[in-house]
Amino acid sequence: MPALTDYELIAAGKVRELYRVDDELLLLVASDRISAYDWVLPTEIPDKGAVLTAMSVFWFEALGDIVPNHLVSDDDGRIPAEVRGRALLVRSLDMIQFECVARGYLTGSGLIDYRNTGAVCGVELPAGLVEASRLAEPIFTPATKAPIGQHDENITFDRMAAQGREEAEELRDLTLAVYRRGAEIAEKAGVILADTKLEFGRDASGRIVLGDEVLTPDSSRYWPSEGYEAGRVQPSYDKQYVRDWLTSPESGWDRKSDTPPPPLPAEVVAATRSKYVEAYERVTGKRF
Ligand SMILES: CCOC(=O)Cn1cc(-c2ncnc(N)c2C#N)cn1
Repeated sequence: MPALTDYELIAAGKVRELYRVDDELLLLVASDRISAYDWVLPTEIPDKGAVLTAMSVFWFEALGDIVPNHLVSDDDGRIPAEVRGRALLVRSLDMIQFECVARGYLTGSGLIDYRNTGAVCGVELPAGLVEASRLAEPIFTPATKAPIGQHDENITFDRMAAQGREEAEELRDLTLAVYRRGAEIAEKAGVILADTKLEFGRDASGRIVLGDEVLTPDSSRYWPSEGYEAGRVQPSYDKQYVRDWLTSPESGWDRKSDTPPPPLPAEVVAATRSKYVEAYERVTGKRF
């Protein structure tokens, strides 16, 4: 059984790492780290990596008729024991350097763009929309990847198409189809999938393949359906306990300061772990 140190680290995000296994295979590892307010918190959430990995496995399978994916195995001898359960053996792809985002609701950077221009990524929207408004139709709002620590830059479809219209159209159609399927399955589970960010690549035969993680609470906004109401910031299905505690007097943390957030209390950790497990069990219908 190999150790993680046998593999070369080729990419690292706030809560995930990517290693090279051989010239065809990579290892995508999800940690138990959690980020909030653009900080990686000092306290881990037990099983977060495993739950989100299991969610990606579920979604890859549920989306198999829409788009091929890079998953090779979630249970293979080449996956080191220390990350087993929170790592995926995936096919190495030639990644397409665009963040493919679909939005069914207006929030975050989309809402900011809408308030400034009446549009998101050049997609004109009707007047009078507010925080968390549901859009009549989901929209494709691509972005360019930003360097670590910066936010992605929303771009128009035409700007993306300048690098190849056919590819941009295929990525748009696939992204919207994945989002619609995800939102439909999530809705049946009492979860609103407000938006999601996908990454695609091309395999050796030139086929477009879905990479990265897919439809997880880290790559998507999950809101509880219960209590949904446009006009205010919706609670995050998975991160709200963390956000509330960090912004409460109890934490002693000032979000506007440049000081790192304090460790989380055990009860916030436990409640947050439960929300990840609950989201998995409701969406997949399987026990974690
Ligand atoms: C820290 C994690 O970083 C990323 O997931 C972004 N990223 C993905 C790749 C990638 N590259 C080739 N083949 C793939 N299958 C993948 C995937 N997934 C590179 N960076």
